Amino acid sequence: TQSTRPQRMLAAVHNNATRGDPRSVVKAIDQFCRQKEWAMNIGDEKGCILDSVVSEVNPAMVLELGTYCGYSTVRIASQLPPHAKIITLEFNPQNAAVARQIIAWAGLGEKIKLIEGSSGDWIPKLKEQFGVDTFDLVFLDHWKDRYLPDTKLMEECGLLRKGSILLADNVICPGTPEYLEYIRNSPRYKSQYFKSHLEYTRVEDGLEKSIFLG
Ligand SMILES: O=C(NCCCCc1cc2ccncc2s1)c1cc(-c2ccc(F)cc2)cc(O)c1O
Ligand SMILES: [Mg+2]
Repeated sequence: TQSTRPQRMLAAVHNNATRGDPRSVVKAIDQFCRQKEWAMNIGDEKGCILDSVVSEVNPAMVLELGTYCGYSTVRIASQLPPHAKIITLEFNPQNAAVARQIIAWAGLGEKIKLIEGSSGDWIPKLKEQFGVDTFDLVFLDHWKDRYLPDTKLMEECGLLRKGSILLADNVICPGTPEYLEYIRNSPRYKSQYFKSHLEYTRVEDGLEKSIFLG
């Protein structure tokens, strides 16, 4: 039967990356996406901005909405301090299965909790199910029309504290106009736009970093 693009990406990781070496996993995926098949990972250019935000925040608790194949999950987890954790939500079971194997190959399974399901269902359950208090960093990279409702949901569920950072991918392409309008005009957030490009292309895209003021 025909393989899927995530399965071909996983094969590229197995063939070209060193087990237990997250940086080689990231490099193998970027090479696959540049030389073989485009895929919707955050990519190397926006990935460097993600890296700088993670190292600045030095988070103990991270939430990622939209795992896909685990590329950004590996980038984030490889920079977390000891005992820090990332919870990542993925809607598509096939993608989640590939992400689990890419995360395992990178040797980061201990730091990462991958949940299969939708953000709308799971955000209200994170405190009771996983003993989460608040998140220091949230990376939004799932359905673009869910960024705003899920941000409001996280506020309502008490998952954000004064100083929590939201980092949103694709605010230009595919675009998240309602989210940008809200977050840039809300007195409860301080926002900053990081101009970049859509992964592996010259198309403009960028990341929006927002601090929750409480
Ligand atoms: O859709 C994108 N990403 C979300 C996939 C939706 C997966 C979900 C995860 C999850 C977890 C929990 N609850 C609900 C959901 S839904 C996406 C698309 C492009 C793109 C850009 C230009 C193109 F021409 C074609 C695609 C680029 C990107 O960087 C993306 O992130
Ligand atoms: Mg994205």
